[in-house]
Amino acid sequence: MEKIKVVVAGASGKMGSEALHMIKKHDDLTLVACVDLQHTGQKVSEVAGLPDFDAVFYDDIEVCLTDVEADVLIDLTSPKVGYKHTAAAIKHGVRPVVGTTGFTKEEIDTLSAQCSEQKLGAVIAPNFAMGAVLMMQFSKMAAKYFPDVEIIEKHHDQKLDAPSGTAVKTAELIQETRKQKTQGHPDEHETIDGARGADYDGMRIHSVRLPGLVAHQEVIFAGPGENLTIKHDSLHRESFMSGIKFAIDHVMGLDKLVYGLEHLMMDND
Ligand SMILES: NC(=O)C1=CN([C@@H]2O[C@H](COP(=O)(O)OP(=O)(O)OC[C@H]3O[C@@H](n4cnc5c(N)ncnc54)[C@H](OP(=O)(O)O)[C@@H]3O)[C@@H](O)[C@H]2O)C=CC1
Ligand SMILES: O=C(O)C1=N[C@H](C(=O)O)C[C@H](O)C1
Repeated sequence: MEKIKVVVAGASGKMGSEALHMIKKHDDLTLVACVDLQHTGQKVSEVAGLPDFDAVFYDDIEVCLTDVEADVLIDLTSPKVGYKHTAAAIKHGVRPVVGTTGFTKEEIDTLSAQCSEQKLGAVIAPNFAMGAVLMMQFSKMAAKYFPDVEIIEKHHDQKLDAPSGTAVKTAELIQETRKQKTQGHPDEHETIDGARGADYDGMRIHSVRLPGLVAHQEVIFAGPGENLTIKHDSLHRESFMSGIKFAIDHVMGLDKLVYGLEHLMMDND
């Protein structure tokens, strides 16, 4: 069996290190390199807390992808860095599996066009937790009947982007079925800026950042005399790993970029 050769960018971060442990558990995956700003030239096995791999750390994606032969790049970095890494992977014919959030729609469209041109598979998923993907799909279903909806996402206080990628994706999916509506009182005004949260097509997104949280979201729908809350909690970053493995397996057979794991999990294109 030919193993899938994987590079992990952001490998010593919270998600990247979890991804290394996931790779270690799967015989059909092999780690060929890591990209990060620290540990350049060191073996993964030499870094405290990381699993026993001989693959080495690079601090530059171009050098890395020129040096090693890879099938897949897992990117778990930050918005600007992740975009640069994904574009570099596509240029090198390496399939990106991107968990990094905070890409703009224009950036996703550009990467998508590059993949289509090269007939190269790629997956960008704002959330790899299967339960979160279902939470988003259930929200899309509910929005057809409940146009009044607010999204509350809660994350750890080290998160760089707000709203979360999951909240943005949820709002995009809700927009597909929700009858457009500007919510709240027509004369409402904020006495403190931002009190009503971010406005996405007339619905509101609220971002909470607190130490100790991992990743949590509630989507609250309301109609006359009733509430429906759809809620998902990631209690540990292990929750994202089965989705990353699922994406790696599928990306090998794709010839375009897929944005959102739902396109691979269910036949709803
Ligand atoms: N799709 C999903 O299911 C999930 C997505 N995420 C997303 O994943 C991303 C990472 O999250 P998290 O692990 O919590 O963040 P961390 O801050 O813990 O990790 C980020 C990593 O990126 C590295 N990095 C930063 N700049 C560069 C650079 N210029 N070149 C190479 N590496 C760099 C950091 O290295 P250094 O420490 O050396 O600076 C660090 O290892 C975020 O965008 C987050 O939103 C998170 C959870 C789930
Ligand atoms: O930064 C995080 O932690 C997470 N980021 C993703 C997002 O922005 O939605 C996925 C998950 O919520 C965890």
